[in-house]
Amino acid sequence: MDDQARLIDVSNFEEITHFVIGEGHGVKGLSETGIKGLPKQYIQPPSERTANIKKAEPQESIPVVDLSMWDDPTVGKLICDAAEKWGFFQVINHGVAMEVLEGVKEATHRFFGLPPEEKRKYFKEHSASNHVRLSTSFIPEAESALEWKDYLSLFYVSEEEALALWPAVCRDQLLDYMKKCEVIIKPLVQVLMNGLDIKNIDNQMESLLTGSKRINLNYYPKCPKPELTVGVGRHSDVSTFTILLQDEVGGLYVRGLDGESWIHVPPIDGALVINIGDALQIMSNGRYKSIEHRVVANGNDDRISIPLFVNPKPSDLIGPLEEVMVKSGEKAKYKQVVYSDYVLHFYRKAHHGKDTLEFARV
Ligand SMILES: O=C(O)CCC(=O)C(=O)O
Ligand SMILES: [Fe+2]
Repeated sequence: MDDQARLIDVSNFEEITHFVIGEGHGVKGLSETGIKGLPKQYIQPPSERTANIKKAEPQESIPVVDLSMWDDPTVGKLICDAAEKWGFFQVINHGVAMEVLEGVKEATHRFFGLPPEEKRKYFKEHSASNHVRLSTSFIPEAESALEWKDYLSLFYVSEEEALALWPAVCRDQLLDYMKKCEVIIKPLVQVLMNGLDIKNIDNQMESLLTGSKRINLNYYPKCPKPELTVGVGRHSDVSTFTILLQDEVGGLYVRGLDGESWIHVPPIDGALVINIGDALQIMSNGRYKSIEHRVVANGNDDRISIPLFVNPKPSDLIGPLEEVMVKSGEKAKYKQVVYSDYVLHFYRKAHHGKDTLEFARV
C-alpha cells in the first residue's frame, strides 16, 4: 500500500484523473492507496461542504412506516402525509426478505472488489451498452468539483438483456431484488394515487408511473479529508420514487421541514428508504415533494447504498395528471415534458439542489 501511496501525486490533476478513470481504479482505488491529502478536484466550495451542515434536533426524523398491514387506512395516510411533507420515509416489514437485501449488498461489494482491469470495461469509454455504466463522481465532464463516490448504473430493459449485459458478479442478486421489490412498488402506487383521489389505476397509468427502472450501486470509499468534499452533492431524484437500500454506516441527510436544516436518515437494519422524485412532484402538481438530499464523505468507513429508481418510460410525456387538475381546480405548475429530455437535462450539469425542476416549471 505504501508503495502505491508514493506513486500518486495528490496535486497532479492529470495523474489522478488517469488513475481514477483511465485505469479504472475509481475513487475506491485512490482511497486504497492510503493517500493522505484530498486531490484538489474533489475540494468542494465552502457552501457545499458538509462540515457546515446545520443539523436539526435529533428527535425530528423522517417517518418510519410499518407496512405489515398495507390495507390499514392509517398506513396509507402515514405514507401520503410523509410524501407531502417530508418527501422521504423509511419502511419496515415491507415483505422483501432480509436474505435478499443482504444478497444485494454482498453483490455490490463483489462488483467493486473486481480488479480495475475488469471494472474498466464498464466505464463509458469501453462499455458495450449505455444501459450499463460505471462512473465516478456524478458527471465529471460537467463538474467543477468532484464527488467522492463511484457508481455502477444499470438501466433495466428486460431480464434477457440484463442477463446478457449486466456484470455476472452481481446481476442475479440485483434482478431478484428488483422482482421482489414489486411487493412494495404496486401497493405504494395504489396508496399514493388514492391520496390524490385517483382510485382506478389502469395499465396506462401504472406504466406512466413505473414503466422503467434503473438500479445504481453506489460506493463511497473512506475519504482522507471528508470535511472538504461530499459523497453526493445536494440533489433531488428525477424518478417517480426511489427505493434505497443503505448499509449500516449512515451519512445520508435530507432537507428538514424548515428548508434549511439537514436531517440524518439513520440506518435501520432491514429497512428501506423511500423518497419521492421530481417526476411525481410534477405529476401531482406539487402535492408530493421530491426533497433535496446529500451524502457526506466519511473519514473512517467505506459505505455502500443501492437506489432503485422507479421511473416513467423515457418516451413518456409527463406533466400534472389530468385527474389531479380536474379535482383540485388548481393551475398547472408544470408543463408537459418528454421524460427523457428531463433526465438528459439532469445529467447535463453538476448536482445543484432542485434546479432540474425549473426545466418543467410553467
Ligand atoms: O447513498 C445514499 O444514501 C443516497 C444516494 C442518492 O441520493 C442517489 O444515488 O441518488
Ligand atoms: Fe438521490
